[in-house]
This record gives sequence, C-alpha cells and structure tokens, in this order.
Amino acid sequence: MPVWMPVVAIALVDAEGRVLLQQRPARKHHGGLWEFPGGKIDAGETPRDALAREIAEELAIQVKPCDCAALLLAEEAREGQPPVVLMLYRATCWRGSPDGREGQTWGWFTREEARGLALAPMDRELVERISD
Ligand SMILES: Nc1nc2c([nH]c(=O)n2[C@H]2C[C@H](O)[C@@H](COP(=O)(O)OP(=O)(O)OP(=O)(O)O)O2)c(=O)[nH]1
Repeated sequence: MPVWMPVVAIALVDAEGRVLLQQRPARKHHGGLWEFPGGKIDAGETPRDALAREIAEELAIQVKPCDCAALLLAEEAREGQPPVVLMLYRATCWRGSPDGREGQTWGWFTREEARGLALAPMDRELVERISD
C-alpha cells in the first residue's frame, strides 16, 4: 500500500477568467462537493500525462501536457488512509468543448461564485489561493 496518494487537478480558465468546477459523485470520498477536474496518478504516469488522460475521460477535451502550468499544492490527511497530495495545474487553452462524460454536474465560475459552492476541503483552500 502506497504511503501517500498523488492526485492531479486542473484549473481550466476561460476567456472571462472563470474556472471550471465539477461536482464529485455522491458515493465517492467528498461526494457531492465541488472540485477541480482530475484524479489519481497511475503508476508509470507523469502528473501532466495523468492530467491529460483524466480531462479527456471526464470532460472530453484535449489539453496538451505542455499547455499545463504547475500552480499550487495542497495536502489532506485522512484517518487510517494515506494522505492525498493534490497538485493543481492551470491551463487557458485546450481543444473541444467540455462535456460531462461521467454524468457529473459542472460549470464555469468566477472566483466569487466558486467561493459560494460547497467545495471539497483542499479545493476551498486552493480557490482562496488562486484568487490572490
Ligand atoms: N480530482 C480531484 N480530486 C480531489 C480534488 N479535491 C480533493 O480533495 N480530491 C480528492 C478526492 C479523492 O480522494 C482524490 C481523487 O480521487 P478521484 O476519485 O477523483 O480519482 P480517480 O477518478 O482517479 O479515482 P477512481 O475513480 O479510480 O477511484 O482526491 C480535486 O479538486 N480534484
């Protein structure tokens, strides 16, 4: 069992400066809370490759690994489970229009609107920090 869980996520920023957030499936960890799209890094993957894969799976858009810039880091301790370390990247260009391929609710939000959502704990912290 790994001693920590690496997760990547992306702040997709549109022409109006809004970020794309989606709602986690009800039965998962932090179910129903809002998050940045992304997921666990598989063995043998770089963070950027994992991002490109997750975004294609979840939203059917293509983000080039080289168009993703490392932005922020967050960490969450979990009782009896390895801590999650979340690496947040940022991208302003991609191919395709977002489509919630896993049936998730998603939307574009200003920083102010994002603050009003029920965010996952690390995401709350990240939304505050990207607003600085
Ligand atoms: N993708 C993502 N995960 C987040 C965020 N904030 C946050 O606490 N997490 C946590 C929830 C989970 O414990 C973990 C990522 O798991 P996940 O369920 O999204 O990853 P996955 O799609 O690869 O997982 P799975 O379906 O294979 O179980 O990180 C976030 O903004 N984006």
